[in-house]
Amino acid sequence: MEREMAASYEPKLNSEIRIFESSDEIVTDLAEYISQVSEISVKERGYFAIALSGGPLVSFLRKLCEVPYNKTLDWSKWYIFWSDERAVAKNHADSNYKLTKEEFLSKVPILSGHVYSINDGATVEDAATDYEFVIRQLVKIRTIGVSESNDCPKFDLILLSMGSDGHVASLFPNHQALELKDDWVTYITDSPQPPPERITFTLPVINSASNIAILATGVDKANAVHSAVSDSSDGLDAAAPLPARMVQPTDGKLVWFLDKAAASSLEALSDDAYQQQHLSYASSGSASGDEAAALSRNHTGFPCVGWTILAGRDAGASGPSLLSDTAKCTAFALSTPVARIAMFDAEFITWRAKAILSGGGRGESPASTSHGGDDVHDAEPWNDGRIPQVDGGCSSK
Ligand SMILES: O=C(O)[C@H](O)[C@@H](O)[C@H](O)[C@H](O)COP(=O)(O)O
Repeated sequence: MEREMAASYEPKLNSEIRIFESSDEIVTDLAEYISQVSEISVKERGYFAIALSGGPLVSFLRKLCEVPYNKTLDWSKWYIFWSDERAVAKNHADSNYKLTKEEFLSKVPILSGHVYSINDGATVEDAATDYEFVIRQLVKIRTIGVSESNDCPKFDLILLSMGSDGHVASLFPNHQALELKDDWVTYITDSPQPPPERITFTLPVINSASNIAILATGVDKANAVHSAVSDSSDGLDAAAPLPARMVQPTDGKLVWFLDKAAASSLEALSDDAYQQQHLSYASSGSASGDEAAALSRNHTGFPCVGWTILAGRDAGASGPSLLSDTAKCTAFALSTPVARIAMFDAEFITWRAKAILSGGGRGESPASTSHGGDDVHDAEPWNDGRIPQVDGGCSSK
């Protein structure tokens, strides 16, 4: 199925970030994603064990209730669990089970005996113990898989949605439940969001899943998304990372489903991070192609593969670098910067190409404007106006 995607990045080997124009596009892609994961699981294991969350996530499953999925998926092999549940009666307005039943389970032919809801007749502590016991029995008979690296259950898919504070399931920031290593299911009685009593999978269980999807939509999630996927720990308390940042599959794969609003800080991060790490500027008095090549030989801090002259006599010219892989950035500044040269590595080209393909770059013919007496060109597709015009020196790292 074709999908309309604003951009898709691969920040880590086992994770992917998908960014969509609208919630409707997420709904479409999520249905296809779940369908594919379920087909693979049924083919490989004979079962599809999926854990759901509450909140806005359930309404994002709506396309699975429609043609073709409602007819084509092997629903008899689906086993439903909850990664978290509020400790309320099943008919209570806060119940994740009630929400899921009304919006999803009642609309698809999942067998009622395959729906593992949490015991609402016990204390929250006992309900957590019961749920873990049930999961242990199902792991023994391999209805739920088992992790190769520990004895944790290996759900085929755990669907999470992240709160604006970065919580996932009912694992909230700074909560001691984040530290549990041996429990599979735990309980909390002090949820910062009502209701206070909840049951939740622990991080070892979440991270042992074959597939994890995290959904986040809306601008109120943008900062948490940024903190959760950023490589740097800027602005983060390293001792207390966001729960969503602690979702790191051991052997499986993590996919983020974001709308543009939730990804807005992420794109800014992506630009900045790439520009700092993979692009360097220098200024020169003559700005010929030969000089650019000489500069790229001496003045970048990464394996430079090419250069383009942004301003000066040969503005618009570009070429391959003469730099060796081991060359390091050295201080470089001229008293009269009259030309600007950008030098970049191979990853920068790939990043720009992705941005252009996904609509992030202008991708038009070079345009020439007058700038401080120099001709300044949008010389190459990778200079789409987002590359800052920096005078003098090597700005890398
Ligand atoms: O039962 C729950 O509360 C959910 O499982 C919870 O993890 C939810 O998915 C997030 O709170 C995101 O929801 P919001 O987008 O409404 O914050």
